[in-house]
Amino acid sequence: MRASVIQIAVNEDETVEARRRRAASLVRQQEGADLVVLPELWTTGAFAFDEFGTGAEPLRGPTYEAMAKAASEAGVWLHAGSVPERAPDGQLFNTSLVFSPSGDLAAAYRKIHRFGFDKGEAVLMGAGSELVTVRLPHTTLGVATCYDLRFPELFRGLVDAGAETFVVPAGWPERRRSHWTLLAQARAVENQAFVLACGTAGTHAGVPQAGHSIVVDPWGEVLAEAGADEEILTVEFDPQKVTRTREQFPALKDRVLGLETPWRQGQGQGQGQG
Ligand SMILES: O=C(O)CCC(=O)C(=O)O
Repeated sequence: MRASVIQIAVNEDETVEARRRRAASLVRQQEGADLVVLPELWTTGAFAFDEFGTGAEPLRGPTYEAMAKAASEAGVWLHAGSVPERAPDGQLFNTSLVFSPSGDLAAAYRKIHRFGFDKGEAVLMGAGSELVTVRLPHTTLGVATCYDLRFPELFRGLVDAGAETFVVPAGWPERRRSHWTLLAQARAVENQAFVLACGTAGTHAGVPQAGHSIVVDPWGEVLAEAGADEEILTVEFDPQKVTRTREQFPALKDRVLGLETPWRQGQGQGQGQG
């Protein structure tokens, strides 16, 4: 299976319309790939909070139309990253769009964990509530977005739903780049799954982006990693490696479910059982 991970630059000297045209052209150039991936909120920028409202689109807005067309022209499965979606009731969501090679919408995923604590996305956008998987001919995708990467339980839920390849579009900041690569590898190892994590390059809203999109295999090996600038990673991988890894090292079968309850306070203060 061949994937192209498009780490597009999001800079303020380019209009959203120009970037949309450029992204569509980059997708069209990936003809022959099985799967193409774009990052999170690449129209406005993930940290351009002031742009979320003005840049928001209905689900079937201009980005949807451009990406559906690009997917069908290239004949590829396209995870088109995410857009600021304005739902019919006015609520905003950070919504990822996945298109089939015929340009049909295969899935939409509203980001569940919103970033910013009591600011930015966390207050401006609504939270999604549904896990999303997408069946491709050779693998099942599990989709998650940026900050979701910090929440392993979401990925376990996706594994339970059949996910073998996680696709994680992001707008991860440079200042926490070490977390990004570490977490991408951790999610791959603990779930014995591929991780295709696609970040943005450039600087917007004063926040330099990490770039460093990364593809990790189910054993935690890094198959490809981008630098900081705009770049397209092209990677060939064998999706059967998920099944082989899960059979040869069947740690997922040793999961103990329901550990959240009951729990018991330890002794502490050196008085416990050592
Ligand atoms: O978790 C982080 O450090 C970055 C998350 C983020 O930038 C986002 O979800 O938009």
